[in-house]
Amino acid sequence: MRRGRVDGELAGEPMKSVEQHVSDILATVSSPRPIELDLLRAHGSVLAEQVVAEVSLPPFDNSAMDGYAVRSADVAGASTGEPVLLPVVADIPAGDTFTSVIPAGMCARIMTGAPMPVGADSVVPVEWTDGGAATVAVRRPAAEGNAVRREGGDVRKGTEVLSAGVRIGPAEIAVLASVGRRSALVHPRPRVVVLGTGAELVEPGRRLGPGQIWDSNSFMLTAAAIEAGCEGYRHGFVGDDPATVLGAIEDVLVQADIVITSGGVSMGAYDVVKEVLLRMGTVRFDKVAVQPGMPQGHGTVGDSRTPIITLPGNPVSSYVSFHLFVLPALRKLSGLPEEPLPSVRARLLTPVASSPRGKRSYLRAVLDYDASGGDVAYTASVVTRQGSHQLSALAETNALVVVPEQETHLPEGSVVEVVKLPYR
Ligand SMILES: Nc1nc2c(c(=O)[nH]1)N[C@H]1C(S)=C(S)[C@@H](COP(=O)(O)OP(=O)(O)OC[C@H]3O[C@@H](n4cnc5c(N)ncnc54)[C@H](O)[C@@H]3O)O[C@H]1N2
Ligand code: MOO
Repeated sequence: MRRGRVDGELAGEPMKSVEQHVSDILATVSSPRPIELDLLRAHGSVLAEQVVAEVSLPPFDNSAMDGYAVRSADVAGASTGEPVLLPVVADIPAGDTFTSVIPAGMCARIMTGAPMPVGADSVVPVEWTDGGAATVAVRRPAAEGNAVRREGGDVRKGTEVLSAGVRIGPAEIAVLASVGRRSALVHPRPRVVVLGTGAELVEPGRRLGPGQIWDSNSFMLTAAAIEAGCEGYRHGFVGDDPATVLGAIEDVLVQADIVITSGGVSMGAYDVVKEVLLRMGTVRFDKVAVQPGMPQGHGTVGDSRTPIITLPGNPVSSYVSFHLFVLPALRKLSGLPEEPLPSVRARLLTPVASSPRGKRSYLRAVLDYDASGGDVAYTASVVTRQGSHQLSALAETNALVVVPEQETHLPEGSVVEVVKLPYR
C-alpha cells in the first residue's frame, strides 16, 4: 500500500500457488530467434547449434615437450653411464611447415607443439640429454610415444564438441576457437529493462526529503538480471502519475525483451502499476500464496507483446520474487531449459516462530556445510529480521529456508528444504 487508504478487504480470496504463477509467467515468454554472433560477443549467451569439429585436434602429431625427436629403438639402451650419441639433423620449431625426415640413428631438436618429423616415434625431453646442438647425448630411454601428442588425441574430426543449450563461457569460447569457429549461432542475451515506481523514491547520492527513501530496487533487480547472464538496463524510477508510468513502460519497449517493474501492485490507492496495466487488459494481478512477495502481476505489453513482470515494492519481496518468478522467465528467454534454483536439505539451528498458514514462506537464512551432518549435510540459521523492508538482513544471508504452506512454525532441529541463492 502506498500513502492513504486500503480500498477493500479481500480476506478469504483463494491465492495462486507459486508453481502456478511460474507456469503462467512462462506461458507469456518465448526464447528469441537465434542469431550468429562473433566469438566474444557470444560470451554469456546460450548456444543454439550443435558444434562439430571439422578437423581433428590436434590436427597433426606434435611434441608435448622441448627436446629431441628420436626413434625409440635408437635410445632403448641409453643410461647416464652410457649415453647414446645421436647427430641432430634438423631443428623443428612450433609452426614449422617443412616436413623433416629422421633417418635411423639420428634425431631432430624439437619444440613443444612442433610437428613430429617422419621416422621419429618418441620425444626425449631436453632434461634427459646434454642439450647438444650438433650431436646430443641421450641419458635415458624414451618409450615409443613418449611426449608425443597424437593427431585427434583431443577431438576426432566429425565429433560433437559442444551441444546446443550450453551457456558460452571462456571454456566454450576456447573450444569454438580451437575448432576454427569465428562465430556461433546463439540465443542472444535477453535485454531486461528495470523500472521502479514510487513518489517517495530518490536517486541515491541525492539528499532525502521528508517521507522519502533512496531507490534500491531498480539497482538490485538490474544487478540480479546481469548476474543471471542478461543485459540489464536500469531505467530508474517514475512517480505515481499513471500517464508517466504508462509512458515510461511504452518508452522502454524498444530496448526490452522483458520489462520488470517494482512497486505499485498492492491494494493502495496509489498503486499505479496495477492501475495502468489492468486497464490494458493484457496484464493480470494475483495474490500468490507466498511470503514475502504475495502481490504479483504478469502479462505482456505493447504491439510487440513484450513480457512484463511486476514485482512488489518491498525490497525483500522484490528480491525473493525475482528469484522465484523472474529467473525462470529469464532462463526461458535465454534459451535455457526450465530448472529450479538448487536446493539442499538442512537442519535448522534456529526455530521458525511463525509462518502464515496457507502461504509458503521463504525465510532468509545462512546455510553452512556440515561435514558431520551425515545425510543432512547442511545447517541453516534463519536470521532474526524477516520483515519485507529489512534489506540489511538480506545481505547477511545466502539461502532461503522453505516453510511449507501447511506449517505455521518449525522447531529447532527440523530438516527443511533450503534454496541456495546464486553467487552467495
Ligand atoms: N492493505 C494491504 N496493504 C498491503 C498489502 C495487502 O495485501 N493489503 N500487501 C502488502 C505486501 S505483502 C506488499 S509486498 C506490499 C507491496 O506493495 P507495492 O508493490 O504496491 O509497493 P509499494 O507500495 O510501491 O511499496 C512498498 C514498500 O516498498 C518500498 N519501495 C518501493 N519501491 C522501492 C524501491 N525502488 N526501492 C526501495 N524501496 C522501495 C516503498 O517505499 C514501500 O515501503 O504492499 C503491502 N501492503
Ligand atoms: O508479500 Mo509482501 O511481499 O509480504 O512483503
